[in-house]
Amino acid sequence: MSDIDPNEVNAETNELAAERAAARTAAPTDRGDVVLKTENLVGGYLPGVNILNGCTIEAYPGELIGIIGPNGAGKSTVLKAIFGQIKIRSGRVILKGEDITGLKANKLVTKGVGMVPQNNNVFPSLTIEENLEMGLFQKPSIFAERFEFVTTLFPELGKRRKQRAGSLSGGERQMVAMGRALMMEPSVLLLDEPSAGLSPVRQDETFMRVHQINRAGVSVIMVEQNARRCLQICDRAYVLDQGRDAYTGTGRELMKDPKVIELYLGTLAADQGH
Ligand SMILES: Nc1ncnc2c1ncn2[C@@H]1O[C@H](COP(=O)(O)OP(=O)(O)OP(=O)(O)O)[C@@H](O)[C@H]1O
Repeated sequence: MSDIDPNEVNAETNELAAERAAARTAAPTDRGDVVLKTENLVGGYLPGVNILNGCTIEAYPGELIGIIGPNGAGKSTVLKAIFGQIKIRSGRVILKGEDITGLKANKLVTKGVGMVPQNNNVFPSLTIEENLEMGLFQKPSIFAERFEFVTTLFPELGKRRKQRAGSLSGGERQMVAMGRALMMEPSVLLLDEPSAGLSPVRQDETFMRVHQINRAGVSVIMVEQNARRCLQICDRAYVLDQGRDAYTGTGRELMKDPKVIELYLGTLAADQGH
């Protein structure tokens, strides 16, 4: 939406990565009660076929959690399981102490879980403003207040509120989708591969936005294919393999872990050009 200097965005993202690395802690136990937790989730799409095979993930207040792993590991499926979109055969999803396993999306949104899917995440024929309104269809009375919050975070959305979402670029649509999910004032936001399909500069821009959202007090669980950037900017991450949380730690720990490197060297090397 704005004229971007690629070098500036890249430098800013690198700076952000360094800043987050310095601030993060390995053990989140002093960060209060867990906001969202999956406990040993088992489930899948088809009868008798499990994609998740015991997946446990925790997010503490204010944390930015990354989920990385090879193709088909079940990363997107975990988010869908949390958001009531697949059958959970065993295990639980807990939101601030409440069991929300299997609740449908409309219920989850009112309880403070927001989700930005990877594809088809805006209504192309509607304007930016109408897209944001759609995010609040269950609570239209707080529109003015939330519109103010979202457009303070992302001023471009306010400036171009009357523009149809269908005319926006991929990165801009991603911003609208995030803005829409923020309208209901979520305490945790689930992001499914927000950088997918974007150029390196737009990817960095998107990561900056995720950081801004997180800084505004929203816990974030982000599935990412750009493993290197994800590990750089998240507080902690989980490496999924065959539907299980195989490794966890801070981004820095995971980047140095030989087993993680072995499993992801290809991905990390491919990202180096970025
Ligand atoms: N709607 C569906 N119906 C049946 N199987 C599905 C469906 N969506 C995904 N799967 C299967 O679930 C498995 C995990 O998919 P998922 O999308 O969670 O992987 P991922 O880790 O996010 O990887 P990717 O980066 O490739 O998206 C894959 O084997 C996939 O084929």
